[in-house]
Amino acid sequence: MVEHAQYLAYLAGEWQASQSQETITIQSPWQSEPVGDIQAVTQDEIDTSIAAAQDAQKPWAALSLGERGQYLNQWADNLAANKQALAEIEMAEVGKNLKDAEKEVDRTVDLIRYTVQEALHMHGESVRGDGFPGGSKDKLGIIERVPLGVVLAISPFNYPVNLSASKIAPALMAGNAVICKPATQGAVSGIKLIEALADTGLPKGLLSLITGHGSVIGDYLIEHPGINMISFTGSTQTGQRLSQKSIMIPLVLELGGKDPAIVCADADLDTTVSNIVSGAFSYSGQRCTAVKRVLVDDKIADELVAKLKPAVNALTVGSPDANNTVVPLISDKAADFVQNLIDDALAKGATLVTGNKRQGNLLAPTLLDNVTEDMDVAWIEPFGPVLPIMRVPSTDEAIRIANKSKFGLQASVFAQELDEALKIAGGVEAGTVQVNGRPERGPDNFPFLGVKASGMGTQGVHNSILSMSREKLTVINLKSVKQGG
Ligand SMILES: NC(=O)C1=CN([C@@H]2O[C@H](COP(=O)(O)OP(=O)(O)OC[C@H]3O[C@@H](n4cnc5c(N)ncnc54)[C@H](OP(=O)(O)O)[C@@H]3O)[C@@H](O)[C@H]2O)C=CC1
Ligand SMILES: O=C(O)[C@H](O)COP(=O)(O)O
Repeated sequence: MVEHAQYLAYLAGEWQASQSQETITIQSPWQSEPVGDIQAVTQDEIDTSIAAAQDAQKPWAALSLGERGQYLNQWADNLAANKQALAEIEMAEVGKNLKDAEKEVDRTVDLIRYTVQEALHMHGESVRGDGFPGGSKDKLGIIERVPLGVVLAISPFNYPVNLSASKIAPALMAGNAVICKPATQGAVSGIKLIEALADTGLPKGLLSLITGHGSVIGDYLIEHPGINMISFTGSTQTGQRLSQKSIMIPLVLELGGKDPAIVCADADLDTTVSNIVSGAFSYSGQRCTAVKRVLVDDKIADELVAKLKPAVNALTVGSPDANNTVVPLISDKAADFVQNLIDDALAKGATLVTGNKRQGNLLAPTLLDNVTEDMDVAWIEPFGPVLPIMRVPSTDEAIRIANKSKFGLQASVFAQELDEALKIAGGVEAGTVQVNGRPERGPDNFPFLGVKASGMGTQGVHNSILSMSREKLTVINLKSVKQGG
């Protein structure tokens, strides 16, 4: 049991109680005890934090990459040393099972170290004017990457450690200051993540952690003139609001998904089943990249369903401390939302293959067959353990239904005939198509992006560094270029 403690906010380089004198109690989604109380930070404190970030940014950017990297490597070491405690807090706070929470800390440590190495190895380029008609070789353009200023990092509840660090680390390596706003349910994990960074002796003010409800302080943060770039991961609804309200600054948005698994008639069903089941149900489907619908060729649909059913029934269901795969959802509201999708589908004639049992916010993994386009579960992202199966007469029909969704995060194609798999992959509108594998963000050196309502801009370590910096061109007008130069 994690001790219920009062947590301070990290504002302008100091751990402080907010002047608001208001705290928010974080209730565990599965334990009866609260996880802790966090500060409800005020607009004045946001102003002070952003001003401190602006002051600290230029001296930080003046440090060498190696000097900046030392702080980050120390951060990674601190996290590795505190792995157990951090994983236990995350498990208590967002209900991720202990093994997966530990993996998230390991992945974060690797990501931070990799980000340092990546930044050390990135470089600019140069260009001569004579590449353009009439241009002169005497013009030498030096293209460097420079920081943007103050980056606002907003993260969701489901990866409170990794999806905060995967914004903070590239922002800092690119020479920016950071304002981090974690999800409220996830803020205690975020505080522990930042403690490990603050303990490196990071320059005062370079980073602040603003806690408080997004509905209260979110708009103030995103409209703040001191913010120069926003990296956001969360729901499409919040992402769209953010893109409407932010003013002429670069945005990277990683949003919701409805990732289809397209199963062709020649698919290797064992590979397909294990990928679909882990893809759909790990962490109870609370992953943006979860498999959220299956589009299966009629010819093998019965066989696929017959194999999926026992695999789903074999999933372990219960509390996260016993390392169950299917765990209580983040809130009762989230469970009601999923239940409504199941009820709607069953009322409209879907076949219940297994599941549809509930104890509070713990839902049994649920498999629905014969789902049709009039059912909400065909289109809406549940962020919970329900998987709809839609039977299709052809791959063209699978592609049509895949693309009818407003989302376009990832998709999977299961087929043994590679030419056919690639043809389908080419036709599906998604940031990434996985052939014979489940959708997933990692490994973190891969680009990660969504199209349509799933986002804009690209993450992944290299692309995050690019998105948090810009090109700066210095043109040297030479007197004359030496012969052969
Ligand atoms: N594509 C991707 O990479 C990923 C996408 N997601 C998506 O995120 C959703 C689940 O995460 P969830 O945390 O519920 O998402 P939300 O959109 O509810 O919240 C995400 C973050 O935005 C904050 N926020 C809320 N309102 C505002 C506002 N007006 N201005 C600025 N920030 C605001 C939240 O704070 P607070 O908690 O205080 O409300 C939280 O920090 C799913 O749709 C999922 O698909 C999740 C992970 C990865
Ligand atoms: O929040 C999410 O769901 C992630 O961005 C996806 O990460 P994963 O594919 O590594 O679970």
